[in-house]
Amino acid sequence: MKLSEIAHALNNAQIVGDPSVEITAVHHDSRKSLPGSLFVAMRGEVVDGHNYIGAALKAGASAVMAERRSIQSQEVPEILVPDTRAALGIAAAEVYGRPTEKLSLTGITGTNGKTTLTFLLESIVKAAGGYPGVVGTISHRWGTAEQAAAHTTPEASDLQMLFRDMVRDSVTHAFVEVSSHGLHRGRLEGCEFDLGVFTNLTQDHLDYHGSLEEYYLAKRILFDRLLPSSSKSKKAAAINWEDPYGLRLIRETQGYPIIGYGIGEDSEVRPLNITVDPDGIRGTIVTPRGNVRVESALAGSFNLMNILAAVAVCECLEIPIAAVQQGLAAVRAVPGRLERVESEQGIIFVDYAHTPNALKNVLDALRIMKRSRIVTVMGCGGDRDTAKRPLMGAEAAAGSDFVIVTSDNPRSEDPLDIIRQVEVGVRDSGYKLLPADLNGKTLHPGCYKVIPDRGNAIAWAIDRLSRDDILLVAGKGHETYQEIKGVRYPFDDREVIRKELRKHASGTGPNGERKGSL
Ligand SMILES: CC(=O)N[C@H]1[C@@H](OP(=O)(O)OP(=O)(O)OC[C@H]2O[C@@H](n3ccc(=O)[nH]c3=O)[C@H](O)[C@@H]2O)O[C@H](CO)[C@@H](O)[C@@H]1O[C@H](C)C(=O)N[C@@H](C)C(=O)N[C@H](CCC(=O)O)C(=O)O
Ligand SMILES: Nc1ncnc2c1ncn2[C@@H]1O[C@H](COP(=O)(O)OP(=O)(O)OP(=O)(O)O)[C@@H](O)[C@H]1O
Ligand SMILES: N[C@H](CCC[C@H](N)C(=O)O)C(=O)O
Ligand SMILES: [Mg+2]
Repeated sequence: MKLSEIAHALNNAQIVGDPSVEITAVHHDSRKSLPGSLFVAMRGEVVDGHNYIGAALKAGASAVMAERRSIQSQEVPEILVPDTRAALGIAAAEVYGRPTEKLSLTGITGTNGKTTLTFLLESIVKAAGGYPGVVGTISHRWGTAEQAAAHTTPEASDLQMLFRDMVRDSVTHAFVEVSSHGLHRGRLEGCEFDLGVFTNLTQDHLDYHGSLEEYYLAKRILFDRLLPSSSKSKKAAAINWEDPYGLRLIRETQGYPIIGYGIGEDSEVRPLNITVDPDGIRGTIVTPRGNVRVESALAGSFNLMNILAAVAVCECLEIPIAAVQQGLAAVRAVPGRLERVESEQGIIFVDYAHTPNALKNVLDALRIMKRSRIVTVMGCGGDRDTAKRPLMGAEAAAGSDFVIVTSDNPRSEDPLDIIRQVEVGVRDSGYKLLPADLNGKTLHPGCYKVIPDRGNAIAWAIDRLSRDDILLVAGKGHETYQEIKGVRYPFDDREVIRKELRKHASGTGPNGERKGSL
């Protein structure tokens, strides 16, 4: 595509230099620039992309988009725009053939449940004979292609490139997890959505957004983008309208049909005779098109909400009910979400709960299993919302019999500082530090312990677990690293648990010595 055609698609763009230069790719990172690519310079929080124009040209970039004149010679043309961040996605969509106009695109936003919902929808589309594509926290995948995800919602040009490849490989339905950072930072520019989904909104990311109000307003951007357009005239939204912010969203947005899902009888998509037990969720969901029979292996009331969301989406996408039923039943587990690690020691779960609300929901789900004690190993991420730390500590204490506070990606922070902030919430819930005379002997109910090293914390808990206990290792789910001071060290809760269990099976405790059971 010629540079002039890209400029034409943008508002207020001015070309300096040759407009006929051919562009085949769009990049925001000089390190990825190649001959044929347009390097888009964006001002970031860490550096200013304008300072990397020289590096992009050295790497062979054929043209540059910038907010100010940056190239002295006219050898390489430059497009000047007032806001490169807003222009990046639009330019990439043009160069890659406006891929999202060629498939059905569903954007899923909300604090919790997005990843789980993508797994359900992916399975349902397969059952319906379609070809799903997913962009999300665990990976970006379609057909036999799978890329590890650096971000839940990739930068706009990377996202458009994914959609181009999906279209090339005949994907029919794409599902993208839309993070609030992604919305606020313009990563969805250039996307033509068919459907927007809102799961819920509870406290997270206040470090970035400043307030829950700003966090909500970022989420709302997805729904502001749903107005019918020339390429897609039938747009819609599926919203958990029992969430206060979901209800507000319904009141504040208009111009397209909205389907409300929830537990209550007034919801268009709602449960009828559903049972949620430790082995799964079974029963019927009522929809405007008819009843959907649910046989799901996923446990927990929060997963009922995710199943309702999936059914509501399928209602909007008009996916046959038989395929919805088959697709829901085919999802046996979602990686790192209430993932059960088999053990002689007690039941062990790994879960990605990293918000107060997620932790509460998961612990509620475990409570119905009616085992003798729930032991929780948890921590909070560094360089993230500090206000959620005591709240997560309080939720862990409220839902468990014993809490071990540990590290979860301290990033640039001192792990002990983070732990101290979590402890405030644990203590406010009436929990006491495990007394020294009991230290190391028992998981005394109403007590907590601090073990900063996450591997040691897991080992310590497993070593003291009884057959009738539940151990929840929360916060990292599918993650395979621990980020400390800018370095990602290999670390996988599930692997660490299995390693500890193997030690127990061979009759040695975590330190090599023989351990007795409680
Ligand atoms: C706050 C935030 O989202 N920051 C992201 C943002 O950083 P930034 O704008 O400050 O970029 P920067 O590093 O200053 O660089 C500015 C520009 O210079 C370019 N550059 C930089 C260096 C170089 O050598 N050459 C070059 O061209 C960069 O590509 C960029 O375009 O753009 C970078 C490049 O895409 C991202 O890596 C970075 O993600 C940071 C690391 C991050 O942790 N983001 C998290 C919070 C995030 O986005 N999370 C959400 C999920 C949240 C959730 O719901 O749970 C997500 O969608 O993943
Ligand atoms: N509908 C829900 N409501 C509340 N909590 C949920 C819900 N679904 C999942 N959870 C909890 O939140 C955790 C994260 O779930 P999931 O990965 O599906 O959410 P997400 O929105 O993709 O999160 P992220 O923004 O970190 O990618 C789960 O491990 C579980 O503890
Ligand atoms: N997308 C979330 C993931 C948090 C996962 C948790 N393990 C942590 O590091 O806080 C974030 O970046 O805030
Ligand atoms: Mg996710």
